[in-house]
This record gives sequence, C-alpha cells and structure tokens, in this order.
Amino acid sequence: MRYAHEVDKVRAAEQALMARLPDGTLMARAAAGLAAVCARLLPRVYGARVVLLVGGGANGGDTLYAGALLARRGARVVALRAGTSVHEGGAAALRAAGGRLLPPDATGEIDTADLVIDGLTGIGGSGGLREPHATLARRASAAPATLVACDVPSGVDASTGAVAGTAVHADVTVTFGTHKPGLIIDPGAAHCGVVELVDIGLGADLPDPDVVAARPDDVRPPEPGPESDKYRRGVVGVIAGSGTFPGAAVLAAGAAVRGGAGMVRFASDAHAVELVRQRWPETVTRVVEPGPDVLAEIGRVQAWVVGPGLGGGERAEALVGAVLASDVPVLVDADGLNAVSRSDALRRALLCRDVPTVLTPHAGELARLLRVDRDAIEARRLEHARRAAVELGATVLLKGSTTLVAELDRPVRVNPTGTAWLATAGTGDVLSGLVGALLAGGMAALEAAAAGAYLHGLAARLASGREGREAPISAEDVLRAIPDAFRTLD
Ligand SMILES: NC(=O)C1=CN([C@@H]2O[C@H](COP(=O)(O)OP(=O)(O)OC[C@H]3O[C@@H](n4cnc5c(N)ncnc54)[C@H](O)[C@@H]3O)[C@@H](O)[C@H]2O)[C@@H](O)CC1
Ligand SMILES: [K+]
Repeated sequence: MRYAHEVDKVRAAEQALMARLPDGTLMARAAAGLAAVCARLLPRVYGARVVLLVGGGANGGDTLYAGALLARRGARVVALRAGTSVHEGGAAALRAAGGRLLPPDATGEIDTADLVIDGLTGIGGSGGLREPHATLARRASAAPATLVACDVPSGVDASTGAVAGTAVHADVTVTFGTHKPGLIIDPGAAHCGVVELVDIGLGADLPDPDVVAARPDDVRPPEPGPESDKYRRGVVGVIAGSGTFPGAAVLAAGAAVRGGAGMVRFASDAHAVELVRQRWPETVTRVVEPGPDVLAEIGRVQAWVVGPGLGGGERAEALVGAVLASDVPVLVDADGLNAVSRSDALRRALLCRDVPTVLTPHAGELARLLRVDRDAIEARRLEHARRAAVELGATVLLKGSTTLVAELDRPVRVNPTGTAWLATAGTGDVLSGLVGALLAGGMAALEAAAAGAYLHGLAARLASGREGREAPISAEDVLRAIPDAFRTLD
C-alpha cells in the first residue's frame, strides 16, 4: 500500500522526531533528497540554470538549502523571493554557495531556466495562492524548464487535494516523510507529475494513514478452490434495467458474470430480462413486478446489486426498498441511488441495515444524496466521500477523476488505476456488477469496492491500449477486458 497522512499527523510526527535530533536535521535531510532528485533530472548539474521560487516558510527553507547544494556542484542558482522574509539559514547557505537572491519581479529568470524548484508553499499553504506567488506559479508552470515541486505543488491543499485558484503544475513532486492525500486525489493529484518520496526518518512516529492507495499485490479477489461449487463461489442477484435503459442491465449482469460470480440471478421487466437472457445465457433470469415477495421469487443470493438503468418512479423505490430489507450485502448504484435521494424511508432503511451496503455514486449522484452542489463534491472529494459514509451508514465508492472508497473509521482507499477514457456511458454499470460479484464471493465491503475499482480501472487501461497510444473505449470493451485485468494480478 502507498500511505498518505494529513498535515496535522505529519506535523506531529515531525515534532516528535525533531525533539530527538539536532536542530535542522530534518530540513537538511529534505533538502538533500530534493537536490538529489533535481541533479538526476538535469543532464548536467555544472553550469545548469536553476531558479528557486521561495516563500516565507520552511518549504522555502528546504528549497534554499537544496539550491545551495546544487550551487556547490556548479549550478547557476538564483532565488526569487516571494515572501516579505525568507528562511534565514537557507538564504545564508545559498549565498555562501555562490547563489543569488532576487526580488519576485525578476520573472525573466524563469523563462531561461533549465530547472525550477517550487518552494512557495508546502504543507503550511492554505487557500488560493496570493500575489506574487500566483504569478510566479503560473509563469513557472508555463515555462519550458523542468518544474520540481518541493513537498507539495504550491496552491494544492496537502490534506485534501483541493485547489482554490492558481496552483503549480509540476513535472515532479519530491515529498518528504510520507505521501500527502492531496498528492493522490484530484484535482491536486493532477498537479504533481511524478511523485518521489524522500525518507526523512518519520516512519516510527507516523500513526495509521488517513488515505491509502493499493499496489498490485494488495488486490486479492477470492479464488475458487478445489471444493468450490457455484453456490460457494457466490450468487449475485442483479436487479437492473427498464424499458428506457435496458442496456445498463446487460452491462451490470455481464460484469457480475465476468467478475467471478458462481451464478448470476437477474430480475427486471420482460424487455430487460429478454436482452440479458440473449446476451448472457449463463444467467438465471426472472421477470418481476415489485411486491412484498419479490426477493423470494428471484431466489437466494449472497449479495444484491440494484439500480443500474432502473429508471425513476415508484418501481425503482419499491425494488431498492426490498433489497435494503434483505440480510445480505447490497450494492446500490445509479437510479437506485436517485431513489434513495428522493425517499426518506429508503434513507432510514439504509441506516437500519446491519449488513454491509456499498453505494457507488458519481459526483452528481452524491450531490443529490448529500444535498450539496456537484462542484463542491468535485473540489473536495475526500471530505464528501467521508461525510457520505458517516451520514448514510455505508461504504461509499465515489467515482470520478480519482475514485475514492470511504468507510467509517478506516483509511480512505484511493484507486490508482483507470484512464480518462473511462468517462463514458455504461462503465459505471460494469463497475457495479463487478463489485457485486466480489461481495458475493465473500470480500468485505471496503475490500470488494476497492478491488472492484482497481480491476475496473485496469480493464479500462488494457482495453484502451498502450500508454501514449490509447484509443477511445466503450463500456463493452471494459467488460471484455475484465478477465485480462484479473490475469495481471500476482
Ligand atoms: N517541520 C519540519 O520539521 C519539516 C518541514 N519541512 C518543510 O516545511 C514545510 C512546511 O513549512 P511551514 O510550516 O513553514 O509552511 P510552508 O512553508 O509550507 O507555508 C507557510 C508559508 O506560506 C505562506 N502562505 C500560506 N498560504 C499561502 C497562500 N495561499 N499564498 C501565499 N502564501 C501563503 C505563509 O505566509 C508562510 O510564509 C513542509 O512542506 C516541508 O517542505 C521539511 O523541511 C521537513 C521537516
Ligand atoms: K511547494
């Protein structure tokens, strides 16, 4: 797992470690790590033009000391002072190494630099960048030089990834001690470029992480053993589709089949059932009308998926209500979520459940569930995913540019796979069927949601092709690539 800690935890760990070390040790470690990465990025350090953008805090201090190390190796280093004051020790070190400090209006230096280090703000930055910081950030982001962010791209909120105005667009971010959530969650993540972690010795002082991102060997879907039969591998019940949206049913049912379910029971109206039966003859289908015994009519399952393409109105509400009253794990998606948004009774049913529920909203659906603006969700994804998990009493998988999975009192999972091509109609239906299969296979809600998002993102990447040569994909392509995604796991 890749671990990330919010700012208060990083500061507490730094304080604890600093109390045991001579003054300046941590900054020296950070600066040495930063300078080493910069030296690797330059074809040659000697004679290279390096510009430092220096704010008034310790982030500027790290940057000045790193600049001093590069100046000692023969780089021509100038620092543009953004703050009214700069770190004194760092400034003295730079001068002693032959570097110069210039006022912030010497922006012409940026345009001719080989490498720029952004030390405007780090974990102490808050709100949109003020002037002259914002102008320096824009100029450096547009310049041809390699742009290296010290700890965090300035303008990105380290704890959340929120960007309130201008922020540096780095090629590389050199971060210290641990990852910060803002480096792996959009919109902040999109500003980081490649992230390099420098160990400054915080390890033992860091508490449990706030946010984690899986590596390939962390994803372990259930595997059938010699004694498995279709029932033990997990039966998924999928209730999806309507006269208006029958395609969602075909995709969700197909993803449950491809996701490793032992058996898929599919139920809906006659049209959706006919389409699913034709496309997925291995499913057991049933035409149902909402009613008190609807689940018993469909048969016993180990997990339900309800919602894709269900349409609006009373039918959707009744079917979601029936599933929420069941005693097995449930995944609610799409129109199922909209039904919950409309109905206080369904909200109460959600909170009353004592078996896991997974909700898989995109930002618009979550906005309706939480009754906030969609833009607020996009800007502060971490906060809203966590809030939804608390308020709705469920495991919440928030889809989008960085997919997050939040559950009460657990680190938030950030999905590291995926591609921008995934933003196409129907891919959400595929995700719901896939996660449903993993739930039916016995995975816990958080693990099933995170593993499903991982495999889904990987399938999309495999379908869209080699990096740099990607092609548009359809939801059907993602569905077809699910077995390949499973094969890439260790
Ligand atoms: N505390 C420690 O032991 C260590 C800290 N380190 C560095 O110290 C950084 C944190 O330093 P600080 O706490 O001094 O904070 P920062 O240097 O990150 O930011 C504070 C400075 O930025 C200004 N600022 C904040 N928001 C702004 C905005 N929106 N627009 C313009 N200016 C803004 C403040 O006025 C202040 O001058 C880390 O990111 C890291 O780079 C490292 O040296 C490792 C060790
Ligand atoms: K920075």
